Amino acid sequence: MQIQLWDTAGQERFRKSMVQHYYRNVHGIVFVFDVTNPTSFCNLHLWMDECRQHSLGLDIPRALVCNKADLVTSTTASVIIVQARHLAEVHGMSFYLTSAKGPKGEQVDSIFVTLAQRLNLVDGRVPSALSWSGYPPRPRLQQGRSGHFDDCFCDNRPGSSLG
Ligand SMILES: Nc1nc2c(ncn2[C@@H]2O[C@H](COP(=O)(O)OP(=O)(O)OP(=O)(O)O)[C@@H](O)[C@H]2O)c(=O)[nH]1
Repeated sequence: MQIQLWDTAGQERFRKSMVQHYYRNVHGIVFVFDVTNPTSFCNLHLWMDECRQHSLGLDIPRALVCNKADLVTSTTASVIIVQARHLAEVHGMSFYLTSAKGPKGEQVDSIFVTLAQRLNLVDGRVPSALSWSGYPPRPRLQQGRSGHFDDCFCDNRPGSSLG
């Protein structure tokens, strides 16, 4: 199996400039955020929505990667990890806590090995909204006045006091 990886610019300001052809022929998605940067976690919903809007459905294997584990020292980062695990669970994504700077680039290899294994499973191709049993339905997210999702970790949303 040959895997071609496309690394998109993760910052929010680049999201709308992602052109249509980036979304064509996508067979797997790895969402990566920086555990030391709460905004990068908060923006995951936008990227996930973006993928949905480009018809990348639940049949596409997805992984959620919480990177820079070597820098986790704050309570905020620990809370983000808990919330990220939960987010991955409700969206049926594999979850990884990684460090690209760890001694062996901890877990990084296994992200792609697991994704490749899942692709092998779905290759051949399981049609539309996946017949994997136990695949959870998309949760209903309430969008708050701030434009952020109410059940999303975000240090900018009203009433949030993580720190
Ligand atoms: N300590 C630590 N630093 C990391 C880790 N991963 C990346 N970095 C550092 O974080 C900085 C940004 O890394 P990039 O690989 O450019 O991040 P990116 O995800 O491509 O960023 P975008 O342009 O937003 O897509 C660099 O200085 C990296 O060396 C990690 O696991 N631990």
